Amino acid sequence: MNTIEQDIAALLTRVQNMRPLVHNITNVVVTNFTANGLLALGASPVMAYAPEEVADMAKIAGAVVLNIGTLSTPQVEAMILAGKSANQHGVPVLLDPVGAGATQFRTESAQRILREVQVALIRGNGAEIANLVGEATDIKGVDAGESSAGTNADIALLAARKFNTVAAITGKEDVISDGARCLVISGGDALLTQVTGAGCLLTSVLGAFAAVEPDILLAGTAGLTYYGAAAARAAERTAAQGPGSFQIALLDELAKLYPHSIKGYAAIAEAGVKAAGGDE
Ligand SMILES: Nc1ncnc2c1ncn2[C@@H]1O[C@H](COP(=O)(O)OP(=O)(O)OP(=O)(O)O)[C@@H](O)[C@H]1O
Ligand SMILES: Cc1ncsc1CCO
Ligand SMILES: [Mg+2]
Repeated sequence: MNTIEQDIAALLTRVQNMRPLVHNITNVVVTNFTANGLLALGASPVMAYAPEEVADMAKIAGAVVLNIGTLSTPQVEAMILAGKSANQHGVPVLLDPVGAGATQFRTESAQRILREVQVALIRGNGAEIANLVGEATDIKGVDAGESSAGTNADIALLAARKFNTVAAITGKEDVISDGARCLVISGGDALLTQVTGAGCLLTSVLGAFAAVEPDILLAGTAGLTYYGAAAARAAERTAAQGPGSFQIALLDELAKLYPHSIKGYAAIAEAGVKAAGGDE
């Protein structure tokens, strides 16, 4: 194994040993799947939404995950309360800007969270992140169309710089950037697009890794790589049967992950990116 593979292997072990508490304020579609996926990975999920308690829950969590999939104004207010509390207590905050670009309310809510909360990592599909940085891309509902890893690498770099965060864009290949470097992760399977919330669960999985590692680019890379490997392994077992079996197999494979699970199932490479932003 090369160095980055050793580094991410250590993080998987840390998640499994430390069982970090991940506080999710997420959407009604994916709540149960997200909790089960975090449990399978070895993390400890909690969903807490009430404005009366979100600040208290955020401060005892290892990470806070904000997901705007079925947002309302009161819920966005609760997300900001949780996010600010997390910021004050050194707890990393992750944002999944579900459907940003599809409606003005979603775009503006995601941008408001990014203004009022220091977000450690944002993860979305290509259209969501492009819309947030003002590179309008077609989006229908909450699913993106296909876009290339090359383009996504440039947009991730731009998003990371604009929002002073780590930005991950997922799709056939995933890219992740801290505004300086950009990595491309291959793995996963197209069946992931047939399971609603595969992206939402992934953002919470990234939260579990961010809870155990302050280098968020490394934590994010670890989460993307192990999730991609679990999905590829699940697809290998269940592809002929369809999305229902695959969803269950994904939970099983998340529970079976060990440091070498990525071998032959997921890979990490450095991306060549354009000098977007003009400060290099
Ligand atoms: N064509 C594909 N082939 C392989 N893996 C894919 C493909 N499309 C997406 N994925 C994987 O699916 C997972 C979710 O990414 P995706 O970009 O579909 O999220 P999303 O659009 O936010 O999903 P959702 O809104 O359903 O939660 C990631 O692990 C990604 O790598
Ligand atoms: C289908 C759907 N609608 C709002 S959130 C969600 C889950 C996938 O993001
Ligand atoms: Mg999504």
